[in-house]
Amino acid sequence: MIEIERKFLVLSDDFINEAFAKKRIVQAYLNSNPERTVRIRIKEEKGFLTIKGKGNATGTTRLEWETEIPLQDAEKLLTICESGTIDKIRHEVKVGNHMYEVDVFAGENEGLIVAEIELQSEDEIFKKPSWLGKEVTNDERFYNAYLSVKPFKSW
Ligand SMILES: O=P(O)(O)OP(=O)(O)OP(=O)(O)O
Repeated sequence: MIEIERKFLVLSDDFINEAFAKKRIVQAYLNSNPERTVRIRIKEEKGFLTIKGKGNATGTTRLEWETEIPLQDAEKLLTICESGTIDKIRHEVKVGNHMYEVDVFAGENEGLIVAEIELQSEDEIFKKPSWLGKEVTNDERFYNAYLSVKPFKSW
């Protein structure tokens, strides 16, 4: 239920060579209010319903609840979501003992590449690869729910 994550901008596409999995993600929001986002996601051929709360003071810790739902249900629910669909390719990149999820956005958010790392505690140490840029964990503009309303290209 509690997710600890840090988010960074990505400086170059050097991570591509180190990525071992690539998955297309399409998602939209039934509710994009950052206090309680309700997200419908299709990842490859699987559907998910996800509820997230707002980040704590550092933006690192958030309440998150997710369940898999039938693909057809996810497809139907996407039709009643708020406008502003997020379309991205998620690359999984192993660095040391951690997995970075590097999202390369398409569509209205093309040009944006963001890396996320999930941690066990807020002070957990992790390796930072050379392609990792500025930390944006506490910058709500990089929340996907926000990007669905105000996409990167419109900034
Ligand atoms: O895959 P997640 O759960 O990190 O979700 P996201 O939609 O990619 O990211 P966020 O809600 O942190 O913008």
